[in-house]
Amino acid sequence: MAQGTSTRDPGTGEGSAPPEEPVGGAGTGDRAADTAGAGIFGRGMRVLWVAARTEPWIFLAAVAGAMLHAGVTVGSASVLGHLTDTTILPAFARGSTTAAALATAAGLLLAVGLGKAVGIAMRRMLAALMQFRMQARYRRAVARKYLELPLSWHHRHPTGQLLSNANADVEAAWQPLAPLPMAVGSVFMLVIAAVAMLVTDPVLALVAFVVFPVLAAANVVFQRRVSPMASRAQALRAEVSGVAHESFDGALVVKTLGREDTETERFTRSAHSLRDALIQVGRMRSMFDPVMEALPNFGVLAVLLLGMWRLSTGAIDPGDLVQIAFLFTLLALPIRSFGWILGDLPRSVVGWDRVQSVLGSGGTMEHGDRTLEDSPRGIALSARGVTFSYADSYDADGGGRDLMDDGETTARTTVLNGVDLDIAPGRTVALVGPTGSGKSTLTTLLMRLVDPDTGHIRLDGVDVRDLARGQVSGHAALVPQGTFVFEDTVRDNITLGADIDDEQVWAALRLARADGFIGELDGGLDAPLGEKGTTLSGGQRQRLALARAVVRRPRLLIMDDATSAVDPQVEAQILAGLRARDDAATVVVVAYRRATIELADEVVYMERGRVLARGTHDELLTASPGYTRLVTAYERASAEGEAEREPLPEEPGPLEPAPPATAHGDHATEETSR
Ligand SMILES: Nc1ncnc2c1ncn2[C@@H]1O[C@H](COP(=O)(O)OP(=O)(O)OP(=O)(O)O)[C@@H](O)[C@H]1O
Repeated sequence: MAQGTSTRDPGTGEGSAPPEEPVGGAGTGDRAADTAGAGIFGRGMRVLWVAARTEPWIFLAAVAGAMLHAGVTVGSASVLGHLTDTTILPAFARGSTTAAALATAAGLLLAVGLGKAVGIAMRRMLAALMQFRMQARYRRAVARKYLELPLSWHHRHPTGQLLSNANADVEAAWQPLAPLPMAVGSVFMLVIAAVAMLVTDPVLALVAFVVFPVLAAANVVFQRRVSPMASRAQALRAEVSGVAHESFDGALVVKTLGREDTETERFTRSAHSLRDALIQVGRMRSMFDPVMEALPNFGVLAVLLLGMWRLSTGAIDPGDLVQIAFLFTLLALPIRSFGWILGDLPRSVVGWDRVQSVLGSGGTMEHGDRTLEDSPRGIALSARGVTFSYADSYDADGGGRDLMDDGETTARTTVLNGVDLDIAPGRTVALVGPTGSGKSTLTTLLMRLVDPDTGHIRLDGVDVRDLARGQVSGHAALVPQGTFVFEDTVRDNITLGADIDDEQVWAALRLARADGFIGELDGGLDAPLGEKGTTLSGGQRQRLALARAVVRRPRLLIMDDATSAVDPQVEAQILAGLRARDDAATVVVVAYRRATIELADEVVYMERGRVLARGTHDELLTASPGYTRLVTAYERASAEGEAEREPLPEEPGPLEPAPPATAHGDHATEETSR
């Protein structure tokens, strides 16, 4: 979405922020230790509590369904016991029964069945509703936060991690919500079942008090053992898709450099690790499941053996025995729901922490309330004493820790060092400098994608930090180095959903010299463009991106090497067209071709994050040896037909001596030049 950020207001996300509550009060620094420690249960419960508080009615209704099911289940055992005594045994004794007795039995069983069905349906549907609503709410919140966070934050977080925060982590955080109402209902069921058993026969009830705690303990042991294995499998799943994504994305590099076998091997290694981890989980489960199935049956056996003795002594009747034995078989499954929740809790807490580390990330840009004039003339642009540095930290492992926000000292590399710049409305200025001199960085500051460490950027005299949200993107547009094309039609790629009529779209395409090839596409503006615009050439994609920017009639247009793949003559026509408009925008163009540079009213020459000189192209040729060297090299490269700029001069070692303080002197004297 790099492209989109230049034209879309990032602040227009839907809905309101979810109630984000720090869980466990643990700072991000001790999160890992905390997650591994015994506090997991408490922290997990607090995560679930957030869900219960966010969706209280759905949660209560789901629990009500679970309790209905629990009550009816225990009741069904009593019904069975009652029918044994009143219908079944008398029928065996007499050899026949009455229609009325059968109808009563059928009616009772039907009522019990219906009650259970309603309880299960309520519990399951509402649990799923709650789980998916929470997932959607947090996905939206994470996605909105991504758009609010400044580019500097995105620089430190890989795309794969952002995807996993919005998908896998959100899902993991709310996974235990599915069995939660059942577990709450199970507690209720256990209590009333215990009471029912105690009332029926305290001696047989003793068997339950031995068997069910053993069942619960076995569950906990199993979940403790399988949980790290499942987490590992989850991490390996992410790794497999990461490797696959990289190989497919870099298919061209892989194929052209003959790396197919190596890549296949890399993928195979990951896939095998995932297979082994999943088999390990399966093996564990295959040992545990029979135990969990068998334990209640041993309980039933014990009840029957003990029950026969109790029957023979006349302490209970057959109905009591049937009731207790039946309860045993019914309780086994609900008890397992505790195990499911316990098993999901560690992943849930980790997922929640990672989601919270995004939602709690600092550095969200503050906006003022000033607005820019809705004038057709270009914007007056100024930069004063602008310095900017990139943080050296990179959260590559997706651990969710935000070093900058932890208050840790993070090393930074300064790339802009006291930049001063003034551009009058409607002027076209070429930004020229060796690779790595900070040109692209400066363009991101002019668009307020990041804020300077010190100094000010002003548009029409207003500090960009004082402007209301959406003002910069509403009046200025950046066409970045990398062109992004959405998998959509030509029209939607240009309007990006804004209300812009076809006439304006064609006018923008004409200005970007893209009307010719778009007109030839089958469907014209309705023609679908493949993923990342693979159906277009590089130069065509760049012209489409330019049309997307100019269709909004920005008062400031910044082109960062945006026409590098366009034929020089077409590029010259585009720039001439932009300057010829009645409402000529202010244009800043990062330029690498002499032809482009010569079209500009003025050239700003940068080296090592500083503006070293400015003036017309001819003035700089005499005033700045560095500029002359660079432009001569560009010229030589283009004469030799080299498309790449790699062999061109890099940043020089020591700064070249400042040019004389003439009309095109260094930045300290540039004000006198204006
Ligand atoms: N996201 C980033 N994180 C850290 N350092 C960065 C980042 N982006 C750029 N840099 C560094 O900042 C310096 C300036 O980069 P920038 O892209 O602004 O230069 P440039 O003049 O536009 O170069 P080019 O002509 O090659 O596009 C370079 O040394 C680069 O390594």
